[in-house]
Amino acid sequence: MAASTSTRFLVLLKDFSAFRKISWTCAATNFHRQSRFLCHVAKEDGSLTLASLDLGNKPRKFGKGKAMKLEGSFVTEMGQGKVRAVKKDKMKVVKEKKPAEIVSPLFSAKSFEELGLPDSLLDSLEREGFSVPTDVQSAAVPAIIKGHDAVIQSYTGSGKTLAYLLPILSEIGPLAEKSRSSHSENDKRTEIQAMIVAPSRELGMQIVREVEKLLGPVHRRMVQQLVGGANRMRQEEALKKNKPAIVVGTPGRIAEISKGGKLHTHGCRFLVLDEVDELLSFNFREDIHRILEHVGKRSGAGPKGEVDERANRQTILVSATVPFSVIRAAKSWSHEPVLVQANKVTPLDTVQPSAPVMSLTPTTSEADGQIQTTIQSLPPALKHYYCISKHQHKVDTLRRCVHALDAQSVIAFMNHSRQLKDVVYKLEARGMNSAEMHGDLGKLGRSTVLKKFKNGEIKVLVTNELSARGLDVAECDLVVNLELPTDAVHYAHRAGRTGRLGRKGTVVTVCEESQVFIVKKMEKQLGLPFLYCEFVDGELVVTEEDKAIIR
Ligand SMILES: Nc1ncnc2c1ncn2[C@@H]1O[C@H](COP(=O)(O)OP(=O)(O)OP(=O)(O)O)[C@@H](O)[C@H]1O
Repeated sequence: MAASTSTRFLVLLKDFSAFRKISWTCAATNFHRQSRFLCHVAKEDGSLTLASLDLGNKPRKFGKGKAMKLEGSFVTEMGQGKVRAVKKDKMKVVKEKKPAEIVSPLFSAKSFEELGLPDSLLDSLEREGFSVPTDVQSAAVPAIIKGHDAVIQSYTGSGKTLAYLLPILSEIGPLAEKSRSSHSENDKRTEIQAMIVAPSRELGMQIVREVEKLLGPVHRRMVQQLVGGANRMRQEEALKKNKPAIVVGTPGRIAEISKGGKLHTHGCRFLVLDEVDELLSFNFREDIHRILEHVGKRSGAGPKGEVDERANRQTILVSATVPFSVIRAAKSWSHEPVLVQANKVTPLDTVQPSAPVMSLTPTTSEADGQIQTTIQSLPPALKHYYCISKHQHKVDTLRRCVHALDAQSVIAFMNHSRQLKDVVYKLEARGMNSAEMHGDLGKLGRSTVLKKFKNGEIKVLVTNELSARGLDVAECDLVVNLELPTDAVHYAHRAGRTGRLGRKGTVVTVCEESQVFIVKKMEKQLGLPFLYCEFVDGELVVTEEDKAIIR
């Protein structure tokens, strides 16, 4: 059978990690260029749809026999924005229509100066190397500065943290525009003015570091961490001594200190719930309820002595996945709330479960709306694959996957912490630097492992759901699901640990034959193609049919 007429040939993917450790300034410039180019391509070629992919419920099989036995297979080279499908023996270019990379237009056409930030904050941004805002930052900053409550939803790694930190820092603390502050100097010194809540210690500390960076060494004490696992007494002492303007913490620890009467947040002007859908889940319900009830509320503060029910604060809710239940909650708590998504701002009152802002395809029910919200949660440039492996061969599949993609920094997810050690043991035995990370590891253990992973000493971080949300490791170029995530929302947060800020990233889900239908369901819910792959002769191999999707 002639290679050119077959639809069952194989594609080998190469040159996986060209985008690593790119200086972000350079990345920003490229994104500007690429986004313009991509718009042009999109017009010509139209976008991919599920229907066009014709994905059945079964994995596509490779013709007769195994992949490596086929002759005349195609090699796809991915480099400098190109996909080439070439015949392995002759290296003949078959087709060249579109660039390989679908990179989202992440960086905004606006500058930080145009967002109305004070000079001192602009200086900090420059000092830290942030020179162009991302889309979601451009949209969120002016809306929050205007005083709106906001729900910020945009995909993983798109810079949501700065999207809420910048307007907060432009209003409170040492970098604030003096003329904007409505509070007296005395209030500013003694009261907490912004509270940021995150579901995990790691994410909380990451946010603290982001605030500290902007505040600079002189003012870094103006932010205080209140995360679980750290010494509570020391946190309370620091609150008393440093009188921070901003606190960042986990729900349990904040509630604990608050119950002890050591946290004075009635005058708080900002409350941020980062990873809001997680924070509003059953696990945190009691503590979050307390926070919502106390932060920025002064009891009996009404003008005529009546109990003032409405909070005197701006509430900002943030996540890559925002189900309609969050929108509904925000409508009831908030004052003129808006939904901020990438580069658009919509009044929350106009957002319905079936509204297009929540989904790419029209939905008919609230339940659909909740599922569809996962669609815009992942960077479009991420590549998603799945492969089939027997349970006992999964670690070997992971190892072959890392080699095939030449991945440098890998996060492998499992569901239970007790299995992580075994995987690490097997990887180490095969000479692959790896370490486990989970909640039982303890504070010091977790931060040591994370540090080693960030600086490259550890190649494969084997972890569970603890690391799925918020963790920002720019170098991570591969996420592997060694076990299936519970649903599409969990898939989105796991997958979002790679491809941060528009970088390249690959997600490979290793499943058993009987689980393929679950992968297909998530594929549908996320509205993204998941390509079936195998690892052959040190290469990642997909079907010739799927080659067209990669392009
Ligand atoms: N304007 C910018 N220029 C350069 N880098 C930026 C900019 N904004 C954010 N970053 C960096 O991009 C990375 C991702 O940002 P961030 O963690 O805020 O993403 P996110 O949208 O909150 O992701 P997730 O949904 O996974 O929590 C961080 O390292 C951050 O410092």
